[in-house]
Amino acid sequence: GKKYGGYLYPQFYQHSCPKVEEIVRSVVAKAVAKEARMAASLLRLEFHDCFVKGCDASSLLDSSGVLVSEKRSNPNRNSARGFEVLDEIKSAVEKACPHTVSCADILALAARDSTVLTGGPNWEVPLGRRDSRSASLSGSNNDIPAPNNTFQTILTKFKRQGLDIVDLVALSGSHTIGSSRCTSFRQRLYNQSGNGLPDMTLDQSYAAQLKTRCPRSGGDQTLFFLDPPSPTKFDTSYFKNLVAYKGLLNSDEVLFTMNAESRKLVKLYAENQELFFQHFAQSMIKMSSISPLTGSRGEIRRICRRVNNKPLFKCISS
Ligand code: HEM
Ligand SMILES: [Ca+2]
Repeated sequence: GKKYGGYLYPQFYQHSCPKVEEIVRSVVAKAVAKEARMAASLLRLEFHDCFVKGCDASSLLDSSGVLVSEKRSNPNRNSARGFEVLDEIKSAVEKACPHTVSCADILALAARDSTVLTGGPNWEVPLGRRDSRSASLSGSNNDIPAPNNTFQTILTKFKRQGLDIVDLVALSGSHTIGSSRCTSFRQRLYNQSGNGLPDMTLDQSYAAQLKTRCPRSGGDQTLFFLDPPSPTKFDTSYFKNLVAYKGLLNSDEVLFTMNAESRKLVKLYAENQELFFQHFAQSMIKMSSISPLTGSRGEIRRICRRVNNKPLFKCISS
C-alpha cells in the first residue's frame, strides 16, 4: 500500500542490536510492575505517534527553538504520559548499541510489550523505522480522533491513515486498559447535543455513578477507568460494556450504536477473545507501519525528546 509497506521487518536489528527486544521488555516490565497504568499510557503513545506524520517518534519531542511539541495538542495536553519510561529504555538501549535503534522502533516495541504484559496478544513487531526531525502540533490536533467526534468522523480519520472499520473497532479495544479524565466524557453526562440533555444511549445507573465524581464543573482531571470491571487486564470486558451501554467515552459507545458493521464487530469481540486478539495484533502491525521513515530518511535520535545536533560542516556544505 501507499502508507504502509514492506520496508519494515522484525529482524532489522538482528546483528546490530540483538538484545534490543529484551532490553525494551525488561524496562517496560519494571515500569508496569511499579504502576499498572503505564502499560495503557505506552500503548496510547504509539497511537498518538502513528496518527501524526506516521510512526516517526514525532510525539516524543519536547518543544525546542522553532520546534513546537505535539505534547501541547488537545489530545495530549494533561493526558499523554510515559515519556520518562521511553527515556529510560532509550538510555539502556544506547548503552548496549549506541546510535543504532530509533525511538520510533522503541515505542512500537513498548506498545507490544505493554499489551502482552497486561494479558493481551503477542505479535512480531516489524522494525526499521527512523526518527523525524520535526513535530506537527496541527497534525496532532486534527488527525487524532476526539472522544466527542461522530462515528463517521472517527472512521474517516482512520481511513485517512489507511485503516478500516475492523482496525477501528479492534484498536478501540485498547480501552480495555487505562483511564480517562472526567473532561473527556463530561458532555455525555449533562449536555450531549447542546440541548441540556444527557446522552440517552448511556446506561442511567452508570451515568448517575459517573456524575458523583465528574460534576458539571470542576474535577476535570479526575480519573476514571475506561473498563471498570478489569482496568489493568487486556480482555474482552470493554466490548461487553459497550453491548450493555456502559462505554465510558462517546467514541466507545458509538461503535455499538451508530453503525451496523461496527456493532457486529463489537458483539463478535465481546464473545470471542481469540478473534479480538487476532484482529488486534493484525491492526497494531498495520497502525505501527503507517508512513515510516526508512533508509536514509530521518535519523536515529540519541535522546527521544530532541532531534540530534547537526555537525557544523553539514550546515556549511548544504
Ligand atoms: C477510536 C478513536 C479513539 C479516541 C476518540 C480515543 C480517545 C481517548 C481518550 C479521550 C482517552 C482518555 C484521555 C484522557 O482523558 O486523558 C483515551 C485513553 C486511552 N486510549 Fe484512546 N482513543 C481512541 C483510539 C485509541 C487507540 C487506537 C488506541 C491504541 C491503539 C488507544 C489507546 C488508549 C489507551 C490505552 C488509553 C488509556 C491511557 C492511559 O491510561 O494513560 N485509543 N483515548
Ligand atoms: Ca508521528
